[in-house]
Parts: sequence; structure tokens; C-alpha cells
Amino acid sequence: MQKPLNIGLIGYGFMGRTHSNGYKRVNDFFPELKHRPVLKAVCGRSPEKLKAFADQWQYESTETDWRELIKRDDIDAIDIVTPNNSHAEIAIAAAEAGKMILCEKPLALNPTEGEAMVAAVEKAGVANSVWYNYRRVPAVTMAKQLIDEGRLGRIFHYRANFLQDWTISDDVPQGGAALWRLDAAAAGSGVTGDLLAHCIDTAIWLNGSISKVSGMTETFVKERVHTETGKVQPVSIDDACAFLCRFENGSLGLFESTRYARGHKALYTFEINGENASIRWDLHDLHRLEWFDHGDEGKLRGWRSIHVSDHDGEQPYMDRWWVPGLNIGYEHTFVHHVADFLKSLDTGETMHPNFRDALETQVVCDAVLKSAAEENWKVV
Ligand SMILES: NC(=O)C1=CN([C@@H]2O[C@H](COP(=O)(O)OP(=O)(O)OC[C@H]3O[C@@H](n4cnc5c(N)ncnc54)[C@H](OP(=O)(O)O)[C@@H]3O)[C@@H](O)[C@H]2O)C=CC1
Ligand SMILES: O=C1CO[C@H](CO)[C@@H](O)[C@@H]1O
Repeated sequence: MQKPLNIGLIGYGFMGRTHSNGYKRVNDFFPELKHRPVLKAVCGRSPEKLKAFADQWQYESTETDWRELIKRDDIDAIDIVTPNNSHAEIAIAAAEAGKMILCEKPLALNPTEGEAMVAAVEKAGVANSVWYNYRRVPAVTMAKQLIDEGRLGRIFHYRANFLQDWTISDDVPQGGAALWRLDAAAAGSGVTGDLLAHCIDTAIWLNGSISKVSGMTETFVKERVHTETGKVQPVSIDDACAFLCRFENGSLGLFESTRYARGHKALYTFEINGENASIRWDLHDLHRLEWFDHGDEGKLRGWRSIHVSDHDGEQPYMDRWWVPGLNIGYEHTFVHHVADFLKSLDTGETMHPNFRDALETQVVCDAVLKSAAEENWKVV
């Protein structure tokens, strides 16, 4: 008999759906887990949309004020899937109420908020995690295993991109419920916190801490209509950001993100070059890990395309799904995240990435933005 873990979800948009799907699916595919999420309550400010979501996803109850949700004795874990400017206030209140917390990325608007969040969860001793979900694409997890096994040897280069094209038109407004990502007050930053944060989280996980950065940003469309005021207002988020960095292990990094790469909707790629081998991964072909091994016999040496889908027990997560060779997708990364969170509760092991890990990413984002503004290198 599994122990119920009563979830209070705050926000019911894009991530509200991916997380709810994760909670519903997890025990079917990870039956050994000792906890079972229960969709106890969902919270949002628009009662009608909230009710429709609760009915569709079978939440037991709704709340229109997150403070009321946090006060409830029948909620064990608070899941924060609201815009970035509300993460800190909700998380700190939830920690003070002794709730476990799963928070969406980026952790906060800035490192000051992030530090207060880390202090709150660590003081309260509550389980916490941040949904940097791309770590749990099986091919990305396998890249981590190959690196940790020392197969790449000394690492020289890390490069990553996250490219989109949805804000190219001047007609896209900023702010309000749908377009909060273009409003610095709600989002904190543009592509740096929204997209590069994913690349930085993966990079720190795979290649260790970043010690110095030098960034540049651009805001291509300088003014947009604000959906709430109806007025044309300056745009203060970064539309594009690129940065160079040094990792503590001596390797060099090159990162780029933009919402102005025509033709790209959500292309996340990374490549790592080591002394003995290289790895390449692309979100649009997420099962595939490209692998070059200099130790291969000379005449057969070349890039291998490994389809990470074998359930012989050696490729991460895949033994939980279908027969070898069949694919899973984006949504499964959230199922894996929930599974690993529940496993951490079962075993007492620390879940990663947690608030402290996400603070490290937040600090790098902040240093990149400061470096771009001041046109100099920043020590992280
Ligand atoms: N891990 C990943 O890959 C991804 C992460 N994200 C992150 O997830 C978070 C949410 O993004 P997304 O789901 O796309 O956002 P959406 O705009 O789709 O949804 C936001 C939700 O938050 C609710 N909300 C806003 N303010 C409050 C409030 N004060 N109290 C209660 N509910 C509130 C809104 O409902 P209402 O208006 O009714 O209050 C809405 O349901 C962000 O931090 C984002 O960065 C997003 C996409 C992918
Ligand atoms: O991974 C992601 C994909 O793009 C979204 C924006 O469009 C991001 O918010 C998100 O974190």
C-alpha cells in the first residue's frame, strides 16, 4: 500500500498540465515507489478556467488564493507553476508552513530572492526540487553517466543553444496572462532566465561549476503594447543572449539563446568535446545521443548515433516504458522527475536539482546579464 502524497498545484497553464500528467502516470510505470501523488487541490485566480482544469484533470478541490492552499492541513507538497515573480513569495510561505516544495524554473527573479528561498527550505528542512526537466531525457541522463565514467577524459569544450522564433513580430504584445514572458517585472529576464537557464543547469550538472562569464544581450524590438495598460511601453527583457564562460575544470563554454531564430520553435542542443570522446544531443531528436570515440578502431572511427531506447537495463529510464526501439517524449521527462522526487522521499536521498542547485544557475544567469550590461567579464 503506497503512502498518499497530497499535491497542491499553484497554476494550471502549460506546466500545470505537464506536472499533472506526471503525477497521474508515475505509479503505473514506477510501481515500486512507496508514495502515490494525490491531486488534492489546484489553485489559480480565474475561477472558471480553474474549475474547467480541475474537472478535466480530476483535482479534488480548488482554491483561488494560494495562501489558503498553503494553510490547508491536507496538503503535503506545494507545486509552484506560476510566472517567475511569484515563486519566491509562495515558496517561502510554503516552507514556513512545513510543506514540501516542487518549484518551476527559473528558481526566482534574481539571486537575492533565490538565496531567501534556499534559506527558507533549508531552515524548515523540507524536501525541495526545481523542474529542470531536460536532465531527465534518457539520452541526457546517459550523457551524464558516460561523463561520470570518465569516458570523455579531460573536457575541453561545452557549447549549447536554445533557439526559438515566436517574438520576431513587432505586433506581439507584452505582459498579461499569456505574455508574461515578455514583461521583465513578471519574468525577471528574457531568454537568459527562460531558456539559457535550462542550458546552464544541464551544463553545471554535466561539466561542473562555471567560474567566469562574458555575455552580450540584445532587445531587437524596443517597444511593445502592454496588454494590461494598452500603452506602448519599452521592452526590458533580453530577446537574445550569448555568452562565453570558463568552467572550473578548465574547459571553455559557449552558449547562445534567442527568440529570433526564424524556423526554430524550441531547439535545445549541446555538444561536449573531451580528450577521448565527444557527445552531441538535440531536443528535436531526443532519443539520440551522438557519440564519437577516439578509441574506436581507426578505419571504423566516426560519429555513432545511439538510439537510447533499449531496455537491457543499461540505458536510463527506458526499461520503464515500451519494448526496445520504441520512443517516449517530452512529457516523460516530467514523469521521471516525479518518480525521482518520490524515490528521494522513499530513500531519504537528496533530490537534484533542488533549490540550492537552481540557485547556482540563477547566479550564473545574473552574472551573464550584468556582464552584458557592463560589457566586461564577471566572476561567478
Ligand atoms: N520546465 C520547463 O521546461 C518549463 C518551465 N516553465 C516555467 O513554469 C512556470 C509557469 O509557466 P507556464 O505554465 O508556461 O505559464 P502559464 O502562463 O501557462 O500558466 C501560469 C498559471 O499561473 C496561474 N497564476 C498566475 N499568477 C497566479 C497567482 N498569483 N496565484 C495563483 N495562480 C496564478 C495562472 O492562472 P490565473 O491567471 O487564473 O491565476 C496560470 O494558470 C514559469 O516559471 C516558467 O518559467 C514553463 C514552461 C516550460
Ligand atoms: O523549456 C521551455 C520551452 O520553452 C518555454 C518558452 O516557450 C520555456 O518557458 C520552457 O522552460
